[in-house]
Amino acid sequence: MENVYIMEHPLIQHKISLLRDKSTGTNEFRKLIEEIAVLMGFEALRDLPLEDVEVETPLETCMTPMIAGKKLAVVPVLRAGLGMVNGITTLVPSAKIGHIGLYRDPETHEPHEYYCKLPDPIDQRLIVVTDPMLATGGSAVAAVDFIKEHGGKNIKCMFIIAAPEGLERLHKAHPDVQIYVGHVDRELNENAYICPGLGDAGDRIFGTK
Ligand SMILES: O=P(O)(O)OC[C@H]1O[C@H](OP(=O)(O)OP(=O)(O)O)[C@H](O)[C@@H]1O
Ligand SMILES: O=c1cc[nH]c(=O)[nH]1
Ligand SMILES: [Mg+2]
Repeated sequence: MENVYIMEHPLIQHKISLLRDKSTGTNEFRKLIEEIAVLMGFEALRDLPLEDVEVETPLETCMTPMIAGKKLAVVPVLRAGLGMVNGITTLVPSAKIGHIGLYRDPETHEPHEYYCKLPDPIDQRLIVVTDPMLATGGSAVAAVDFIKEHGGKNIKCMFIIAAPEGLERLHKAHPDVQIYVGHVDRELNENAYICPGLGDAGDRIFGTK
């Protein structure tokens, strides 16, 4: 699928396996989510634009590339997406941060919006949406719809684990959006949880039930 990138790096795969383990506690889980976000961000940001600037080395003056402008916005889908934000800002410390608050109704599995705030204006920024889980795809489609309604054009989405159904739904709804996924799992169960998955990412990051 065009615009869909599945990460194959062994460090990402290893850390995802640790996340899956139900005996991994909150503290380690949180650290792993952040570390995976760094590794995925490193790959997802490989097309950041560069411009040559003049730098004086101890020996001479040279033209050398630096990131052009400061035009990144990280937009976590609350709550679980918050766990990935520090990973991205480790790479791009000057990024602005937006928030999209969504929770899935436990019966219908439809996303419900409860808080949204984006940097304004957003149309000239590269927007990186973070959420560890892409299940039915309902939340991700709603998040990208919202960003586009507010003028966002250049959008990348990062998920640590995706279900095939959600990946297809998001790609169909927003074929222009680049989607980065750590691993595509087997299927969704009857409660729309990803199998084998890692359980409820938000609960495991924040220590709730
Ligand atoms: O693809 P979908 O079927 O929409 O499911 C994925 C969404 O579900 C989870 O959030 P949840 O609703 O559990 O909220 P939380 O992060 O506050 O726990 C997850 O972090 C995604 O946002
Ligand atoms: O498996 C799943 C599905 C949705 N949200 C999660 O946190 N985990
Ligand atoms: Mg949750």
